[in-house]
Amino acid sequence: MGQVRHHDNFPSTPGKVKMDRSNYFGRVTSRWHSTASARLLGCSALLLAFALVVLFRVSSSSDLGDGGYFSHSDVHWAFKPTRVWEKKVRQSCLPRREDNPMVVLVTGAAGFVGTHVSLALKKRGDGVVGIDNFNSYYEVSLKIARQELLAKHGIFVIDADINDAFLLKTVFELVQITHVMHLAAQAGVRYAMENPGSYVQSNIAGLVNIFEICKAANPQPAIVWASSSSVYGLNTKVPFSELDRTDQPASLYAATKKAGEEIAHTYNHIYGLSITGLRFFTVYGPWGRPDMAYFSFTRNILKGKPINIYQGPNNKDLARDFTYIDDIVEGCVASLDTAEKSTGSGGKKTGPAQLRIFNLGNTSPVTVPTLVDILEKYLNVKAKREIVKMPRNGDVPFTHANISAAQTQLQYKPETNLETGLKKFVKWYLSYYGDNTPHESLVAW
Ligand SMILES: O=C(O)[C@H]1O[C@H](OP(=O)(O)OP(=O)(O)OC[C@H]2O[C@@H](n3ccc(=O)[nH]c3=O)[C@H](O)[C@@H]2O)[C@H](O)[C@@H](O)[C@H]1O
Repeated sequence: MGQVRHHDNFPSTPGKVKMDRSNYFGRVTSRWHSTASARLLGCSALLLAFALVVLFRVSSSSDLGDGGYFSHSDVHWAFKPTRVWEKKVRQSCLPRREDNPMVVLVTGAAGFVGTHVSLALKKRGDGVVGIDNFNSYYEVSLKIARQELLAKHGIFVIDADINDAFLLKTVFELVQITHVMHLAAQAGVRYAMENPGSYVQSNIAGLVNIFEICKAANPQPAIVWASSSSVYGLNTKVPFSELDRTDQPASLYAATKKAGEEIAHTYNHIYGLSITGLRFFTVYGPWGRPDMAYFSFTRNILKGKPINIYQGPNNKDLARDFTYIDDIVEGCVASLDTAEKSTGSGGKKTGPAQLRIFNLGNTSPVTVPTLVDILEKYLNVKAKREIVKMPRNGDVPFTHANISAAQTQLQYKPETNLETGLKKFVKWYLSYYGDNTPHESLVAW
């Protein structure tokens, strides 16, 4: 796959240095090449430059912690679409229904929400192709298992990064993408303190790259993308409404999602892209994310390890408007179905385009200790609870969604409460990780 990664839209990606043969060193050495000593000097300079570049890359990637700016699949040194690859993309995008089918590019398709949304679309007959960079933020094996699940349903997930403009353009030239469901992101509120660069790389640079590709496409697709409840930050007025202020984010994650909403406004305004942002509220369920509390608590409870339960100021329990994955999928699909067409053509706006933001929550916050009570019940194991003060690392004390806009415009109606949803999660967890469960009695509820 190509020799050098193509960054048509991002000439330089943070932390990445490209060798360019027409650069300064090349010109200087060619002027001096007449004498042997000059040639030697030129070679030494090139060697030194090369060593510096290597050193810089090594040091910058190690500074960035696990995953760094670049995942294992981020650099496509040799991307050349083969016939087999093109066939896979085309087949995956083939709709199986007659009535106005969509062809959807799902980014982050091997992620938690991406997998469920891709399946839902494919099952009803839409064409779907996924893209995912399979980074190591959490266990890659789970992402590969999701990819295999999707493959069984005829969905091809391309192993590539959303910053790879050349690859995305190739996909858009190959098939007519009508909608983009943009779910690829660096998730996690607390990890932003460990690896801030990855949030900028995925949630800002990656988002802009997706918008750039969509703006240039003809016809332009409509875009639905994942923002986050975290944009409400330190707000105290509940429930959170889309009309509330979102200018006091508590984490870099939240700040990048908020920035994404502003960037969406710009691309809608200038280029006529139809864009819908969805503020997800702590989504959970089968095939979920191991970094999230309900998942890591389950793992640790089963292993007999203690779990940290954070507490807010004045020993107040933290609470979240936990939202079950099936409800989120309904909201995502309804957003795609109600998305109007983009109005741009040839990269230029021809009229005003739709721009929407919706809360997708459950509207009934539950405290973290209650979540642990429910897990204990379905795992049939007592948790070793350690109550600790909420660390100052980006968390907010509570979230609570006002979903009236989504109710009215998307007919969004969350139906799964935390008890039912966690029961389904535990059932999946035990079937997926089977052997790791310490007691045979665990599946006997
Ligand atoms: O809605 C969102 O926009 C975000 O939702 C999710 O963030 P959060 O709501 O923070 O979920 P999650 O980590 O499961 O912590 C849940 C609760 O457990 C508490 N918590 C957490 C860890 C721990 O060890 N102890 C603990 O008490 C913790 O303090 C919190 O009160 C997504 O991860 C994020 O990507 C984003 O999508």
